[in-house]
Amino acid sequence: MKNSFLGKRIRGGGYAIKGAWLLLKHEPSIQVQFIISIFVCLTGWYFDITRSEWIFQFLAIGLVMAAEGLNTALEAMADFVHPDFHSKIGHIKDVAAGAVFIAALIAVIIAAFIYIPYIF
Ligand SMILES: Nc1ncnc2c1ncn2[C@@H]1O[C@H](COP(=O)(O)OP(=O)(O)OP(=O)(O)O)[C@@H](O)[C@H]1O
Repeated sequence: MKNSFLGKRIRGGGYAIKGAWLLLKHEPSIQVQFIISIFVCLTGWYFDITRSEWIFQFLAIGLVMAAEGLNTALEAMADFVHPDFHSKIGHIKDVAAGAVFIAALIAVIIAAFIYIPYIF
């Protein structure tokens, strides 16, 4: 069972859950986004948003947190392979941060589409 197809998939899932827990426990940017996500969910509950609005909201939350998680992993990898200052490392980190920015911008646009009609 341990090295079977299913056993490996289950073990992989365990590592992934451990990774998500590590992000939540140690990464301030993920912690901030998690708190914002809770606040946004409470807002959705308050305004009683529709099922499709919930789906878009969860997609936006997932997009931002997944991008931030990958950015964190990439930063850690960059610092590990090249701990010293290097313009290429700076470029890699800037591009990864840019991906998070794009995800966050899309999330803000989705939030505006959902909530502006409820507020005004
Ligand atoms: N080793 C390096 N060489 C060149 N530039 C770097 C290097 N490390 C960081 N930088 C520059 O500093 C910026 C911030 O890097 P840093 O690793 O501190 O990321 P951060 O977004 O502040 O992440 P965190 O807050 O999670 O540590 C990078 O986007 C990059 O422009």
